[in-house]
Amino acid sequence: MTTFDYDQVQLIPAKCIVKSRNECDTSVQFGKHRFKIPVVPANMQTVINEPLAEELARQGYFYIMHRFNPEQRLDFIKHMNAQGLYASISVGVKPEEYDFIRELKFSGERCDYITIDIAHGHAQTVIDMIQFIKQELPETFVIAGNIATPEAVRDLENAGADATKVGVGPGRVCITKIKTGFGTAGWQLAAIRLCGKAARKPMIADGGIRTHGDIAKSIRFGASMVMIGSLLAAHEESPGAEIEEGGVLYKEYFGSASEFQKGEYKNVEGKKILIESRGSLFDTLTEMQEDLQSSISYAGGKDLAAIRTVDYKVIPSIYNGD
Ligand SMILES: NC(=O)C1=CN([C@@H]2O[C@H](COP(=O)(O)OP(=O)(O)OC[C@H]3O[C@@H](n4cnc5c(N)ncnc54)[C@H](OP(=O)(O)O)[C@@H]3O)[C@@H](O)[C@H]2O)C=CC1
Ligand SMILES: Nc1nc2c(ncn2[C@@H]2O[C@H](COP(=O)(O)O)[C@@H](O)[C@H]2O)c(=O)[nH]1
Repeated sequence: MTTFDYDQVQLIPAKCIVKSRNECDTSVQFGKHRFKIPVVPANMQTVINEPLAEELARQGYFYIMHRFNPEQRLDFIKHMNAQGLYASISVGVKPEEYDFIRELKFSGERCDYITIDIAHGHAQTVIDMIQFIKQELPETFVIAGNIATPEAVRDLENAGADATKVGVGPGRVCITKIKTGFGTAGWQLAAIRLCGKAARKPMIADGGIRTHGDIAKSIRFGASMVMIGSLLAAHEESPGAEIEEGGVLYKEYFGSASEFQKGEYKNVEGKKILIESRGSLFDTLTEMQEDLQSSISYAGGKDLAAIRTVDYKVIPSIYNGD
């Protein structure tokens, strides 16, 4: 099979049927809610926090709160419910997470989305957690990952997952490929294509997005939603620590499996980088939406579905994002 990554694919334009890109609808139905764009900021501690999650929900974007302040999750869900906003959190697979799901059930609070977020998601531990959540909270939309193969998509969907999250090792602060020799780094888009062929439910493409055009490419190869870390980190609203160097303001972006997250150097598969601080996250999201409207017009349609059927060329790597 041909293998390729984002920078080796160009989508081929089809005849435009709109008079203005404003006519192109970038919205996506995901679970019981419809969102402005098929983009979700990564559920990482330097990308999202509770105030940003609330603002994203208010403005019609999808978010997934990270799982690294476990004791705050129930209060967060209660707060979102009290505001009439959807709640979307992450869990792991360790025994205390089962206690949390029980606590959530007995609280009577509504949690719209739960993402099971571990490094190697094609695992019996994940299958068990999917089944437990679906048994205890049948109305909750369960996203499970991260995975890399069609077999994993089938196994997690068959276990009851409502969506899967694909991408092992393509992230900007990921060192899984170096430390273990495994993953989809360098062929993430081809992995999305392979997994997309097996998926019968929505799939999230996670990691490796370096340009706004990569969102359209993910959609072309079967993603319903795209998770983005580095491109959405280091904004005014981003929780990463601010650092000034040579008069330039940077923000930290570190991996969820880095020593900075874990507090120790054990099974580390992530690193920390500094990214120059940019403006408001919401300006970037608006620009992503406008670029996606352009993508839809190049696809010859009026909505995201048009992108799914366009032709494409696999080419030598031509674009480095600069
Ligand atoms: N998308 C990606 O490519 C990756 C993402 N991450 C992110 O890092 C965070 C931490 O993930 P994770 O370390 O899984 O979380 P946890 O430590 O909470 O859970 C993982 C559980 O699975 C066990 N496990 C078995 N094999 C592996 C493996 N290869 N890697 C990790 N755990 C394994 C662990 O046990 P034990 O620790 O004893 O082995 C642990 O009990 C998550 O947010 C995850 O998304 C991390 C790496 C890759
Ligand atoms: N291998 C690792 N992957 C990680 C780690 N922390 C997060 N991630 C994954 O990266 C994406 C974001 O990728 P980006 O290219 O958009 O920056 C994120 O959603 C996770 O799946 C880690 O420590 N190691």
